[in-house]
Amino acid sequence: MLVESLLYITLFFALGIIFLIFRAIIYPKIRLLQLKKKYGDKIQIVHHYGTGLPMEYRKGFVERNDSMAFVRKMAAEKTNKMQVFGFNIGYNVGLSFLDPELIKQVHQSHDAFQKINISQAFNYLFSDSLFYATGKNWQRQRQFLGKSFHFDEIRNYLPSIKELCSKVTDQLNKDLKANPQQEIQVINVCEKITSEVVFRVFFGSTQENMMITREDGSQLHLSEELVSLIMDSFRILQQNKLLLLKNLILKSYSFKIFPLKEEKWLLNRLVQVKAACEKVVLKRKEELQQNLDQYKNNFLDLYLKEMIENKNSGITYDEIIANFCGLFFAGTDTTGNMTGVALYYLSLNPQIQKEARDEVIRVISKKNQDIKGNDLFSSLQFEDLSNMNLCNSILKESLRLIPPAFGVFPRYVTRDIKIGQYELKKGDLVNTHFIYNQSNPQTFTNPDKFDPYRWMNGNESQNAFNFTPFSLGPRNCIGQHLAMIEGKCMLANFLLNYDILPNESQKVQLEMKIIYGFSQDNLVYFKKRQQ
Ligand code: HEM
Repeated sequence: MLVESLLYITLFFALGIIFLIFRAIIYPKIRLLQLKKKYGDKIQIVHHYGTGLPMEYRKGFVERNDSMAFVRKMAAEKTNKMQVFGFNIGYNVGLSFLDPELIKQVHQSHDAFQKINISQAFNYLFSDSLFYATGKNWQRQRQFLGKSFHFDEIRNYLPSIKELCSKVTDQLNKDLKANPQQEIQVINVCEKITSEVVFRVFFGSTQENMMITREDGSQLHLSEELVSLIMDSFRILQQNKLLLLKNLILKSYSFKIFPLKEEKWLLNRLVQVKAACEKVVLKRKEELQQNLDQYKNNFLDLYLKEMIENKNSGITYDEIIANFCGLFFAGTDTTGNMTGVALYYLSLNPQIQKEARDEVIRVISKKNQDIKGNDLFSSLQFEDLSNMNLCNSILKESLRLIPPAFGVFPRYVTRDIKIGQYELKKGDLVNTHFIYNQSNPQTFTNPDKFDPYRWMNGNESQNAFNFTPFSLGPRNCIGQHLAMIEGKCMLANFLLNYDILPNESQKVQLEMKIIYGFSQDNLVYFKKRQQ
């Protein structure tokens, strides 16, 4: 009897292991081969055992200094027939759409998809936010936040953006005085501005007072801890294969079921960050409950006012905190990278740099010829930014060449659906690598060349779906106007203050980290200009 039971248990485990091996290793390969057979020349297959697509990004980075090398190659060698590539992430199989018309269809059908949670920190911090919301909840959140991202509202943020640019420049000037030859970490410099912008827009106050104390007693800003948590959540997955496997199988439940040492460590820190945010939110709610006249024009007050005045608003504290973290993540690195990349290209193109600087001076001093030197930047007005055509095109060209988001987050398909002729089953993955169209020589002549003027001669805007760095459709980037205003303001500031020079000794490598961009941040020098 005992022997018989043991035999059954062994058989049960053996079958379990065979099933897991089949599901995780053999099944994705078979499905992808079936897709190739079905769609022929229209599809290319990118398959890696184990992690899948992220491995292709890694391979491109290691072998060709660019995580997106495989997509750029597909675009360069494009046969007119190719429209899509099939991939796996772990044991899930998906389609990534490349053809602009199909990309449009994917984004119009957004309600058939649900973004995947790419790490434990993402799940914990952002799952209640607009970024991950679906259905009616998403509609309510998008409508509520949308008003504050309207172009006319953004003008209210300009004084803060200008003040932050000047503050960062003052510090840079001091550093350069001490050491004029220093390499400038230009993306980091821009991110100091963009992260503080999100804090001010959200909380109405600076992040200076929002500190976190770690277990070892060290103190750091909430923003630094947020960035470090997101990075650490990916790092531990890369370093511990058991953890990676556990995450791939258990997904968001991994934290809860037999948590490993690293998971406990991460969770403690995540709980602490949420608690710090909650403290600020609750304190402010109490103040507003006592006197609503204290209301100020920032996101936190907007949420709390709605909560106080409308008991059925559906807004929760979790939603408020998740949206702060979500906006911080979505708005800081992306906008910082876009502007840093633009400054890098300007360092390589002195003539374009000069013309951009001339444009900034011409536009600002048009109102008053007497404004000169240091006063130029402080006289910059919101309307001036719309007249900076070349600066706008420089940012667009940077987004075309090195888009911080090269595509959208992979999504699960939540119901069987057809995109063009492509059939997707519930549980499959879908995404769009729009960098493909942005580097396609049939769409952009000399696609590798930095040529902002291509946006000014009217040729490139024929098909709006060929250039979509902020995605498209109802779930496009809610912060795109804010990003462009911040970008132009930062460009104007740095062009007026510095000559931007290249750091030729550095090797340029493009890496997919959490966003896509330079893997090192010391590609330019700044030389103070005499104003
Ligand atoms: C150059 C800067 C930026 C780029 C390239 C960018 C790009 C994108 C892209 C591609 C998406 C779609 C993601 C997906 O569907 O998987 C997106 C969504 C989003 N972005 Fe941005 N973004 C930028 C700046 C910002 C800023 C400044 C904010 C706010 C402070 C912001 C907030 C958001 C939010 C909340 C979403 C989700 C919208 C929804 O699902 O309804 N982004 N962004």
